[in-house]
Amino acid sequence: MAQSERVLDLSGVTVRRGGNQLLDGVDWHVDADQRWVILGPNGAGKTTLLNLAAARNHPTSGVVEILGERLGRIDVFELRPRIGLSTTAVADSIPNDEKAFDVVRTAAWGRMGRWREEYDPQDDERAASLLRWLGVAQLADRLFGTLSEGERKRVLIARALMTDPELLLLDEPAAGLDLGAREALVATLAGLARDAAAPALVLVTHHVEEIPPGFTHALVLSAGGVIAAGPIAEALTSETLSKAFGLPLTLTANGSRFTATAA
Ligand SMILES: Nc1ncnc2c1ncn2[C@@H]1O[C@H](COP(=O)(O)OP(=O)(O)OP(=O)(O)O)[C@@H](O)[C@H]1O
Repeated sequence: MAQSERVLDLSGVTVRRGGNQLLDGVDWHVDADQRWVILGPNGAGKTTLLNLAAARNHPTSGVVEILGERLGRIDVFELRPRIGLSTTAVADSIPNDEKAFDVVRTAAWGRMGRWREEYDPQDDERAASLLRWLGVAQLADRLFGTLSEGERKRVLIARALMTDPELLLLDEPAAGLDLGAREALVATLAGLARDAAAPALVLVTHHVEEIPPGFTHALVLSAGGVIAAGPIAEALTSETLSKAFGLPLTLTANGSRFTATAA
């Protein structure tokens, strides 16, 4: 895919469930060479938006185009292998007694656990090299359920990359990590952000400290609506964060990292 190609195109997207308005008229465009962070308070609609982008959910109204295909007109099972997804829901559906190596490798078949599927040597090599790249090759034979939170997050990112996706969606990849593990993960994601061959990236986080250097764009959400969306320097400011979180906040940029505190 050419670097400038559009991978996500949402127009006037509304999602209503059980009488609640989860998203309200969202317009959002992501190009192949962009790295987006989504921020917003609890309940803002971040996960709902990510599930639409992952073809795991449909809008109530509006148009969602993913990798040039319109949701509702395409078989989502054809689309999903082209999208890497790491979320708590994915983690929860992986059997605890699966080896880390198989957690990654089974993504080639879109499966959560091993069954009777056969793997090519190329699948094995790719799974091994992804575990290596994420710094967890030594855990290949360990059972998923015995991994620490930080180790699990890395294995899940390796899994999300297994199908060589055109779009990688990460929901709170640093949640639950200690400071060292968080910083190591931020460095890994910064490496991915810098890699011109990497897929378009969308990362949901609660903390600006977790934004990896190299992320280019930000979407700030509140109560299902877009407060700001665009290049990170314009969309991520004290004003947009204060508006989204409903309290005066000061955003400070330290080189390529951010901190936010109450003003
Ligand atoms: N099936 C549903 N029916 C009714 N309301 C729902 C449903 N699913 C989600 N919601 C509500 O929609 C809102 C948005 O949820 P969502 O999980 O997208 O928010 P979020 O920004 O990811 O929140 P958090 O930061 O807490 O993870 C929440 O108020 C949630 O309670």
